[in-house]
Amino acid sequence: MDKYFNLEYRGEGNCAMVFADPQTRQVYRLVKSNATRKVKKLLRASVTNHDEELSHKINMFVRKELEKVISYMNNIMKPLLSSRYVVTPNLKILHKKFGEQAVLLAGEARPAHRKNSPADNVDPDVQCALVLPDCCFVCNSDLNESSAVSSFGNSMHLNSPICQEDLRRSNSCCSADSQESSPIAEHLDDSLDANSSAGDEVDEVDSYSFSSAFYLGNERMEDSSLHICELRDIRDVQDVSEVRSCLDTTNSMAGSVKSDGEPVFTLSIEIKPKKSFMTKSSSDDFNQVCRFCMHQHLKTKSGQWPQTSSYCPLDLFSGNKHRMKHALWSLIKTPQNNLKICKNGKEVYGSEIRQNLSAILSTWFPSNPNRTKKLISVFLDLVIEVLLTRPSTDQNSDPCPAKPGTPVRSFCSQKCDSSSFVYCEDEKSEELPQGCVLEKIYSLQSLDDLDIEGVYPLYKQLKTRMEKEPWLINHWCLNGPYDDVSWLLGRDGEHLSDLDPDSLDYAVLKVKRFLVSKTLQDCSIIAAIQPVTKSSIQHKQDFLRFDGDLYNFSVKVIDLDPKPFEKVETYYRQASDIAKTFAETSSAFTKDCDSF
Ligand SMILES: O=P(O)(O)O[C@@H]1[C@@H](OP(=O)(O)O)[C@H](OP(=O)(O)O)[C@H](O)[C@H](OP(=O)(O)O)[C@H]1OP(=O)(O)O
Ligand SMILES: Nc1ncnc2c1ncn2[C@@H]1O[C@H](COP(=O)(O)OP(=O)(O)OP(=O)(O)O)[C@@H](O)[C@H]1O
Repeated sequence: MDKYFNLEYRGEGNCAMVFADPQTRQVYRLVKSNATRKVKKLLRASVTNHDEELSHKINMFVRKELEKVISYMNNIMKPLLSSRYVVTPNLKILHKKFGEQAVLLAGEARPAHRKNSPADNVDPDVQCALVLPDCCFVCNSDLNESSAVSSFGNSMHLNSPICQEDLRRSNSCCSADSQESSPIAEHLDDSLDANSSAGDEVDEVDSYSFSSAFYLGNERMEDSSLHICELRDIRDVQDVSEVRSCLDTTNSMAGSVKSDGEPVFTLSIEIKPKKSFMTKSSSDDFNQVCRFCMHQHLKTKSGQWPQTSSYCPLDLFSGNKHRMKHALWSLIKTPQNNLKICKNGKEVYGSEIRQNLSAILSTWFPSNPNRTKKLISVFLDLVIEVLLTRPSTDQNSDPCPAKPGTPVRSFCSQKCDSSSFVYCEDEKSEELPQGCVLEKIYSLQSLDDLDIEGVYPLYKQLKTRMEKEPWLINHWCLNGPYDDVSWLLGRDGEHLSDLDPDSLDYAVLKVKRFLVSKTLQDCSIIAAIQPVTKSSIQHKQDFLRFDGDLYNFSVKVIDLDPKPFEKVETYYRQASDIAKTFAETSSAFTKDCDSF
């Protein structure tokens, strides 16, 4: 048990509480009672007050569910999203007391809004968990992490040179140039600085103090910062000296890599982006406001958050760097559960923790005398480059039209009326680069073109049929097993377009696509970034050259659990609640930007 005391509380959602092991750079995703409550109730009714029998049954059930999550991630999500962005989970049997210890370990670190109900805690009866690579550190792409992951207590680290060498990462190198000077951006950083002095350990950022600057307009980058220089793939570079020469080029530029003695740490930025587009529907009165922005009204009304978020997903997914930057500033202003920034895995900025980002960045960035912009602004530009980075070769994610799960809509940037982004007359419409993480998420979210309003009748049709023939849920594999991507094909391997739209098989595929889309509407992206040092260059990792400096980075998508078929019912009710509250509040609703 002693080894578990090394674990650190990392975060939690509705169904899982996550602990990190700093030694192995793995995380333990423990199951919460929220996820087991219903099944426990059912099982209790079926066992005759034998605690042991109940506990055994619960564990068998949870184990099966976690195995399903693993097969969903490996067999459905990896091929669709690309193995580059999906880590390999493993199932781990835990010591009996692990759950209890975890609850104690979490202690004060847990956010207040998660501590309201006893069910919102780790289920102490569950003795298994998913173990995953810690994505807050730069970690491997599409390679077999499992050997490293399954070695709890073993000294092999995912980031250790030996491990990296063995696993032979895929690498890419791209350059970006960013010399931006914007009075608004400076004002923003100044406002942040005004609330915090460099070096303070914990420095609260008062978001209200910079909100007025925030809404004076959109921060705009000068054109020179908008082009990304050519992507260069160093996957093919056999000789480290070639990579070093890349470093030398960097050194000869304005910026430089950190020298080996300088402090180097990893910053990670976790974004829960939510739904990236609006589904147009003739009966929808609010089709110019996206789901996230509409939902905000219900969330504030119900007291989940004290104020509506400034963030709009459609800005982040627009591919337009001005809008993306606006989205990131909005997340800084109102992080809710959509933004979390960690320093070596420890949260430094999020819904409840607001350390001084400028101070942290001042020791993180390689010193660069030519840097003119404020550091948070530079960091956000760097994050944009990372989010838009396109893998030069993407073995598992060819956009083959015959592939199961091919999206039904192509990329189309939309505007949400609720966003405070102010458009310029000459605002260019942009595209997300094919294969970048945002494009992947957008594509898979687009597997659903009906939204709940259109899917619900199909769900009802299946439900009615299943009432007569309950075995059909397994026959149609609506809740798995998820053996391979043919799960998203008809029973005889048909694609959606081959099926009769009035057939039950068609309804099955449409509902499955909707469920995949819902998973992607609820996932989070973790980008881990670390400035390169002269010695770390020998590690085979992804590189980005930005503003004259070199960084190692990885981008991973987490929380890719399958959504159960039965949840369609909840989605239907929720959609109606969201629309109702939005209708009630929208008369009083003015765009944030109007008030400035
Ligand atoms: O319905 P949404 O959009 O509110 O999403 C739920 C999330 O709320 P959010 O709006 O992101 O704060 C919610 O997130 P929180 O627990 O509130 O952080 C969960 O992710 C929930 O999924 P699950 O029940 O854990 O499988 C999510 O439910 P799903 O809709 O993804 O099933
Ligand atoms: N592989 C990972 N590496 C680093 N941090 C992680 C990892 N997996 C989860 N986390 C952290 O733990 C938090 C909770 O994990 P996760 O989102 O999987 O829980 P959840 O209960 O499924 O969430 P939700 O309620 O949003 O569905 C994440 O927001 C993230 O900060």
